[in-house]
Amino acid sequence: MNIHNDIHPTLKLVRLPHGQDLPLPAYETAGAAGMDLRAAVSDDQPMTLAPGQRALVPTGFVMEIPEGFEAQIRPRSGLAFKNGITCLNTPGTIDSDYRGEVKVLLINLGDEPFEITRGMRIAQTIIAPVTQVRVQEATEASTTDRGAGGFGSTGVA
Ligand SMILES: O=c1ccn([C@H]2C[C@H](O)[C@@H](COP(=O)(O)OP(=O)(O)OP(=O)(O)O)O2)c(=O)[nH]1
Ligand SMILES: [Mg+2]
Repeated sequence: MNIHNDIHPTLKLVRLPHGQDLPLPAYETAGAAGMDLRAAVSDDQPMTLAPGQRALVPTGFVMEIPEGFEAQIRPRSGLAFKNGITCLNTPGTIDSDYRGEVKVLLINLGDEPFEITRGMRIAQTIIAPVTQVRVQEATEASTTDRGAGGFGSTGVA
């Protein structure tokens, strides 16, 4: 039984021509937070990331995110640990009104070239609620115990 009272908003996914034969993102295990994203690079032209190089990797689909939600694009820990591959802009933000192809901005922080092949699970997406606030300008902010202390002001122990 889902702890959120079985509320599952619908995420619409539209496959693009170059993503037709790829599995759509899906939760890999029952309790997975994220759905893995696959590289829609062409079969005969895998993408190779040299150390330090970044690239925008196509996923082959468009998302229609329900209003009030965003999609975050996050790295996969296995690729990060084993190969130094991460998302440069993590967490990437997909706005609910974006109708372009979802792309993953990968960077190779490892010391070996990394080959991205078609269908490889390169990142994951988490659908999360967002709140749009009403902005109000004020002349001063309320006082607190913390005040302006930050960046380690409470120590480490
Ligand atoms: O990892 C990402 C990040 C963004 N996007 C797409 C969806 C998102 O809605 C749009 C804009 O992203 P963002 O707001 O992060 O980029 P920006 O540089 O502020 O561009 P814009 O001026 O278009 O908002 O780009 C992706 O496909 N992948
Ligand atoms: Mg923006």
